[in-house]
Amino acid sequence: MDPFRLTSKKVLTLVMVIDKEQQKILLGYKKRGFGAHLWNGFGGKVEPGETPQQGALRELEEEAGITAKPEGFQKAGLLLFLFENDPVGLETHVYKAYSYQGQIRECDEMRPQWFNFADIPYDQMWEDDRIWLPILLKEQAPFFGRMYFKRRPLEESVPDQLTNLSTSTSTTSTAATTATTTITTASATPVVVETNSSTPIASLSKTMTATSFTPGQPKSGPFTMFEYHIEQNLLAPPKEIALDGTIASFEN
Ligand SMILES: CNc1ncnc2c1ncn2[C@@H]1O[C@H](COP(=O)(O)OP(=O)(O)OP(=O)(O)O)[C@@H](O)[C@H]1O
Repeated sequence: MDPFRLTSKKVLTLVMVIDKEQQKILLGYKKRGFGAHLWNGFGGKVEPGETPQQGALRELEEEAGITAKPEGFQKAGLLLFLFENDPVGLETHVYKAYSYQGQIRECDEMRPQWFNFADIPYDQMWEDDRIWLPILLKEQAPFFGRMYFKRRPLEESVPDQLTNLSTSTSTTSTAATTATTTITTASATPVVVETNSSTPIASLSKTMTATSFTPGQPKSGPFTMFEYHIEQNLLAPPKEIALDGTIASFEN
């Protein structure tokens, strides 16, 4: 039985507020709930009757006290978080907000703080953030990612950095150019993740497998990401993920 088989999904949002001029990003320190004690963007569950965009704007107001201006608000990508032996996936709609109105304020759930792009506290963030946030900051969006998590063993000894990395890149010509990069550690049994290279969308796709992906991250929560797959530079942001982990539809 596939431990990552999904039977349903929850729809979540994540908003990254960016000051392009100052090269800073607004993150929130999550004080409680899922992802407590980690820095992250602002977001949460989309409520019944809401679109993901409406849910994202509402959560930004609730958690940071600000209203994103429509002209600076864009969808950056879509992420699917899968957890071992959990049939409910988290379909996460990621947005960028380049301008806002209002006064940033702390609430009972989040403590907002600006960070220079160079000082983003990746070691105190969800492990997947370091994969897709640099893509978002380099404005290489739209992207689509699948991130696979296992429950972190209570006692885990972690090496200082990834070892035995091997990288291969291949470019295939389809309707548009598709480049595929595969990064695999020479670790335990790698899990194979297929990349649909026939999709008529320009993308760079990465698959990574590791037994211990982000060593030295004791604060990154009770889960450890052991594999991810990401496609970037899509022609349009993905709108919905099918339960088999593929893109069901695109925005526009
Ligand atoms: C697994 N890897 C992950 N990497 C990066 N971000 C992740 C994440 N997993 C969840 N997230 C984000 O964490 C927030 C949880 O939101 P969460 O507090 O549960 O929602 P909401 O505010 O509706 O909760 P309450 O109903 O108040 O409990 C939400 O933005 C969601 O996108």
